[in-house]
Amino acid sequence: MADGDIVLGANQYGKAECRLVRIDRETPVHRITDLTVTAQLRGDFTACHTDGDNSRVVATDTQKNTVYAFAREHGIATPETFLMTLGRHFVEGFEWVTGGRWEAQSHAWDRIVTGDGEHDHSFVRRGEEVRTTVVQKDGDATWVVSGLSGCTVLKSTGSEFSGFPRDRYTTLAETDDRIMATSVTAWWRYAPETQAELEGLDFDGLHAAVRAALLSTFAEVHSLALQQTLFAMGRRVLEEHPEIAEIRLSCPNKHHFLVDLAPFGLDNPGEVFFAADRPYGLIQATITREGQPEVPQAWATVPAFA
Ligand SMILES: O=c1[nH]c(=O)c2[nH]c(=O)[nH]c2[nH]1
Repeated sequence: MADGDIVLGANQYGKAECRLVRIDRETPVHRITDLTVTAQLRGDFTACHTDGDNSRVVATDTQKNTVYAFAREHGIATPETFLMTLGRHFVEGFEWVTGGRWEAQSHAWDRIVTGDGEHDHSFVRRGEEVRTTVVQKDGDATWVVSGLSGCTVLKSTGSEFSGFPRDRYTTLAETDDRIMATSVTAWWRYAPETQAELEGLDFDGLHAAVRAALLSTFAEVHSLALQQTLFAMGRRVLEEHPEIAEIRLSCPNKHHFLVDLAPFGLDNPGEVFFAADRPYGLIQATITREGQPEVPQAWATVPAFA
């Protein structure tokens, strides 16, 4: 090789951001591990870069499959031990792989607290939620619409989906046990329409109570469809709070697909999931009181169904 020749420098390759959810379900008290894993290999991959010779290229698809299979085979005691187990597999398994880089982001979930205490299989994601409010005035009228967004919840059992019509484009299997997860956006309109009356409301207390009602209902309802859960959540808020006139809910169905581990000789009894980010189902509804007039001015500019 002569000075000045063009050569390959440092390189690494792999599969980025494998969305992995593992549910430990040996007992009715489930444990959730939610990771975004990136796996990359280092070693001698020159022939691929220079000549397209893939004989040493452990496919990124294989690396991804290994992530999901290892979650089943070895469990995930901690992200650190999980990644080291993965790394050792590649370095010891392929002699030209000299090293690599494995990264995991761990997404924290707390158990939903209901009237009965911490729930066994319903969780709320820590730290992404925002409390929202829009006040609008027109002459003597005042409207307050408040809400929350980014409230991500998941139940690892207690959710089914079946009985839907089948046509030639339907491939979805019926299920009597799936993960149900959503990121709740809620907006509710306070009933009073004068500033004096509205100022008498305990907005902090009401917000906390509405949030608790939404989460408890999500946890406690055995769901036959996200639509049913969403309506039950809104109904409970209106039942408990006469000072709230109506509520709008927007809930993406954050699909968790059971990974088929059969090609690797592994079963997967509801433990290892691919958490897809898009496309997602989008379920939206207004829950209101019979006979109550609509108040479009209160909702103008509120991104309720955006
Ligand atoms: O709860 C659900 N509602 C649906 O309308 C739907 N559609 C779908 O494919 N999965 C689901 N789940």
